[in-house]
Amino acid sequence: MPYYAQVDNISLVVDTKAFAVVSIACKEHSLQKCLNAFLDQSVFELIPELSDYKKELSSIHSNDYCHLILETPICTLVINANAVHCPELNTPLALLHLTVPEPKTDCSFIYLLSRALESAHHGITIADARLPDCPIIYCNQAFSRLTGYSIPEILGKNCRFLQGSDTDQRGTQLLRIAISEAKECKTVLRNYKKNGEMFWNELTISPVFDGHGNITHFVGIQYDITDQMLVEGALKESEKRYRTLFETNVDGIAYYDLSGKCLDANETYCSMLGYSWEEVIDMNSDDITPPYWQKFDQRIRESQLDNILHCQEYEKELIKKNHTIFPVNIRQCLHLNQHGRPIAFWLLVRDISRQKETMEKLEHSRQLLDETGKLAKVGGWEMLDDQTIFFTHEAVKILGTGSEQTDLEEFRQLFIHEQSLLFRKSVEIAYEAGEPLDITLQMVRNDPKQYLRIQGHIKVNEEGKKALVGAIQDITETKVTQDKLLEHESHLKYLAHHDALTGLPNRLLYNDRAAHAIARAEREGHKVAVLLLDLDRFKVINDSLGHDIGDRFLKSIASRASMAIRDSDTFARLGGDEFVVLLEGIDDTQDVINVAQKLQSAISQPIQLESHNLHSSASIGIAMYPDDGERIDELLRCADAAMYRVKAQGKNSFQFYTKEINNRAVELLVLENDMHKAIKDQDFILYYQPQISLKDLSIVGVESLIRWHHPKKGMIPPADFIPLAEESGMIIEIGEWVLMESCRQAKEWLDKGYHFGRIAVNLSAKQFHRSNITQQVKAALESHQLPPEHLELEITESIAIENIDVTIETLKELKSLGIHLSIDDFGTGYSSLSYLKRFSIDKLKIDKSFVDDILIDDGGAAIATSTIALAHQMGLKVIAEGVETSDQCAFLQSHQCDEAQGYHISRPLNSSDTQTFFDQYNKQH
Ligand SMILES: Nc1nc2c(ncn2[C@@H]2O[C@@H]3COP(=O)(O)O[C@H]4[C@@H](O)[C@H](n5cnc6c(=O)[nH]c(N)nc65)O[C@@H]4COP(=O)(O)O[C@H]3[C@H]2O)c(=O)[nH]1
Repeated sequence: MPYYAQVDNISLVVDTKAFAVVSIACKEHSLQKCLNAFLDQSVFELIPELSDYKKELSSIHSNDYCHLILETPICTLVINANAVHCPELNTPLALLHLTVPEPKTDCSFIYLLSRALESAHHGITIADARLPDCPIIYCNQAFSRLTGYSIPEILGKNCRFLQGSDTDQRGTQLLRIAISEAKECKTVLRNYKKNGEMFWNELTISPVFDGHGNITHFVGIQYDITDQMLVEGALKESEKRYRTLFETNVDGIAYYDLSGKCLDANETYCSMLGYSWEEVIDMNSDDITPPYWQKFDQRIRESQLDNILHCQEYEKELIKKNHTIFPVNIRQCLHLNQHGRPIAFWLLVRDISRQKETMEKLEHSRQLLDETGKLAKVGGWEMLDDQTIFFTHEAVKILGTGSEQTDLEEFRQLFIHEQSLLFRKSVEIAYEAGEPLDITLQMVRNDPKQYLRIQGHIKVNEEGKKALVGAIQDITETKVTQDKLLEHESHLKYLAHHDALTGLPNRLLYNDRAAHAIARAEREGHKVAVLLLDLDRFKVINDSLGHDIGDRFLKSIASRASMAIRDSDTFARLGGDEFVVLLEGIDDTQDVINVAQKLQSAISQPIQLESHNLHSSASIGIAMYPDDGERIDELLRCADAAMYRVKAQGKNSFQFYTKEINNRAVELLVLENDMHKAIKDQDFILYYQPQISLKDLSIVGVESLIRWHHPKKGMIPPADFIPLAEESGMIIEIGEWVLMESCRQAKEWLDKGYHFGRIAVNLSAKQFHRSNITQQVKAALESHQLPPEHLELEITESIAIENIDVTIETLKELKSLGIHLSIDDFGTGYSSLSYLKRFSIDKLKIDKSFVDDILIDDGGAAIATSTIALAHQMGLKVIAEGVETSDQCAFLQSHQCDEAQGYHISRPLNSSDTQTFFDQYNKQH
């Protein structure tokens, strides 16, 4: 197909609806013919490059002008198009005038220029200054790409079409002036692409003049510098930001070169040193560094440079302009150039004078706290929210853990298990209820035991977090002392409330318990029983075998009796051999009887102490609350009266308090009064019981036995008033009278010619030990002129054994008077042979209880016979008392008992009857 481009200056009229070539006009007639062959063909078949301009071509109206430069593979085609009207065809037509400016060849300069323009990255436009509004008549592809518009959209327009409402008026003004003055101008404008996107357009326009100097065109070179603008903007922003940071930083910032010269510094740095910026600049770092820090400074710099350490932090001192030295914290960073080579140092300098001062004060306070803590042995601790615990030095020392930090669980392990649980609970309470913590804990290690007092309270810090803060104190010493004191106190309390010998409650504790028991019984409607217990033969055991045995005996009795009662009952020792049992919650008297029987059975069991087989029994008096009394003392008194009744009735029994007993007690009281009167009124008389020799049956003596001839009650036997007289001390007076009267009577009988041997007088314990008995005896003998060999004093075994050394002395003195001495009731005590030997006695009197038994059991006979043998071995005589039968008399006779006394021979007789007895007996024998 012949190519249109081979011809020049061709005009094509194109139907803009169908784009069919309507007519072709060509200057060269030779060509016209052949070109006519293309009539009615599509213009795009002839010039394919025109396809891009299809829209523009179809919209060309009259007076519209369109200028196109099309690059074809063969040539550059310049097309000027305008609208024409053809009335015959009645269709819009476009007149396309095609020219080929220059044949397209490789070496064509125009071609090269056009190639350069098209391959340029800058947008290039040419505007025709001769046409109105200076339309763009050329733009390259780069401009099309830059703006997003197609070339046909661009051509014919003024460059203003890229502007927006916010395009800088100053820039456009510059442009307008340059255009009006036909000058070159370079500016940057805010332009908009076809899609509305803004871009920064760096625009350079240059005017083109014709040969007459008239301006014909403007060439515009445009470049999108948006990215560059953004980077620059960001850079500026960053610079500004950092500058602000630099200028307004609270820390000093300085920039030093590698030689130590200051290149820049901020306001803070300058004022920190007291210099102006101008003074600081060019100053060397050594100028503001004390000499003793300069080497250090040097080393830091060198090590940073050698090792390319980007940043280093250290503390040093600086000198102010006013020469004061102050501490600073410095963060020194290397500034590297783009090749990574150090070129300077950045210094971030902070004045830490205050901080140091605070730290020093804190350290001082801490040291003070440590010192006082050490003195007071008080450590500090703090537990944070996460249960981490911190300790002071002293606390670490106290705990002995060696660590200043631990956690709650680990800390708890230091204490014994139950207490560690208690501690955790206390911590929880402190956190939850805000209650202060104060607890004493014993540490796990036991040797020696260690006790800590841990106190703490909740503290809330500025962030609202809770911490438990407090003190740890080693209170081992205090605790041990306290424990000892408590122990001591409780021991004292125990001693004050318990009997030292038996460990039983004493009277004080008994009174306390009795008061409680009475109060409880009153509330609950029960009864209380008070059992007063007296050991029947304790005195004898104690006196004869000594206090040691006596004490051991009491202990044994106490432990046995304790076992006979319930734990809830009280068994107390009131003193001596007197005990009391308090039974609570009693509803039935039978229960009390059961207890009394159990007690008696327990006590009556023989007790083996060393070689002694000891027997005892108890006399028990019982009083009941509320029947017999409502007060403690009242009840005890009643029990005591009942107990005396038991004693009076033969011991080893129990007795409930009754009205009659009370009457009896009253009676005894009256009796005691009467006794005083009886001495004055001479209501006492003596009876005499004869004693005979079992060898020749001759009378060898009489025993004086007192009787009370009461004006109202008649004859009262000694058993009814002697114990009372002993108790009240009146026995001394009575005994003195008996001694005198006996001597008087004896002398009278002697004077009357009666050979009765000796008159035997009973001495009571009090009379023997508490009065000057030797003087009394001497006085009685002398006052009645009785030869001493006619007087015999009977002292019981228990009297003799009591205070044995004194007894021996007293007996010696008495003996030296020339009188006879005998031991009464022999066998009932526990006299040891060695004692007997030391006593200056003449005779032993076998007690009636043994005489009673001599024919009944072997034991009684054995005691009697061995007493006789023993006495004879020691050169003593033996008399048996209470001999009631001839068989007893015969037995004693056959066992060489020296003398006898008893109803079998004679009952005690008054003075005149005694005389009659002498007369009759002497006649019979
Ligand atoms: N069942 C029975 N009894 C017999 C028999 N033979 C003598 N007796 C009683 O046994 C007691 C013997 O006196 P005792 O052992 O010294 O025991 C005396 C003595 O310890 C004391 N006593 C009597 N008179 C005095 C006195 O003047 N001074 C002192 N301190 N005590 C005296 O009173 C105790 C009792 O004296 P008594 O009632 O006079 O009782 C007397 C006497 O009456 C007998 O065969 N069968």
